[in-house]
Amino acid sequence: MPSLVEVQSLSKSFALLAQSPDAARTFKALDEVSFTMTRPERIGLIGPSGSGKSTLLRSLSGLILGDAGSGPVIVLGRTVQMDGRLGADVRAARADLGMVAQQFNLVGRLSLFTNAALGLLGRIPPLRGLFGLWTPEEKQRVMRALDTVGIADKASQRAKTLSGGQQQRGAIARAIVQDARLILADEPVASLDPVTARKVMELLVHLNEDRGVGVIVTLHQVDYAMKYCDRILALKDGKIVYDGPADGLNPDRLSEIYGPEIEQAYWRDPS
Ligand SMILES: Nc1ncnc2c1ncn2[C@@H]1O[C@H](COP(=O)(O)OP(=O)(O)OP(=O)(O)O)[C@@H](O)[C@H]1O
Repeated sequence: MPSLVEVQSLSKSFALLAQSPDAARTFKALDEVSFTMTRPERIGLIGPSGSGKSTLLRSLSGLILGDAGSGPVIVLGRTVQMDGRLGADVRAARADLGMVAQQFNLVGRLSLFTNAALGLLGRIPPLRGLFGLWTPEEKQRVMRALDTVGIADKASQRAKTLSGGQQQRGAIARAIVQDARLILADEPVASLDPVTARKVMELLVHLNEDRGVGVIVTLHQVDYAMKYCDRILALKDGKIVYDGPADGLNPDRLSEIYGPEIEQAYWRDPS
């Protein structure tokens, strides 16, 4: 079995506005990042604001390309990017990748059902998908996924009228319909109240433990990462400064990683 994720020496520089006419400077958002997920795990990506969490997550799907000489980034056995260029089989990798973002998860004017059914798109003839000509089996599959995430009763509602938590669950349903083998979730609970946030995190745990889906999730809240993830990758200034079990992180280590931001890094889960 190939690893779910293999990242080798991934660096990403962004251009900084020149401070003076002769100073075209760059800033390294990711600096020689390497890690592997060999079996379905729940990896929590943590670190202070600007440490590179979203940049790393987006690089895994090829939405951000690393610097020349970086990589490879191999996801589900397929090269997503290498040497600053997309790999030839990036589309195949994306077909098995579920994405959950903080916002803009769903197409607002489409129903929740249609949004979840979009998870079928990589697997059925494009024209049939475009016209929403789902088979009865596909409809059942979509409804089962909406039921799993607890919002089947909202199936016909337009996505833009759903609450934030329902939209996150809709995105997770789409990943279930897609039969995603790896879910990349970028701040999926940042805008949610603690009770809804807990439900969304529990769904990700369920997909990982009961369906063998790998999960990589960026989280601002250290306590959520430690409670719901089995492995933590901590980034600081674009470098991995911790890669290990959640219970290996003690308050001193976290203070070192977060510096003065440590106070804001906790969202004490009331449960
Ligand atoms: N398109 C871009 N152009 C220039 N700089 C960028 C760009 N995207 C990200 N950066 C910079 O790269 C660094 C890492 O950003 P990133 O969004 O990955 O951090 P993060 O750890 O996810 O932060 P946060 O927790 O605040 O969301 C930041 O300093 C950010 O300003």
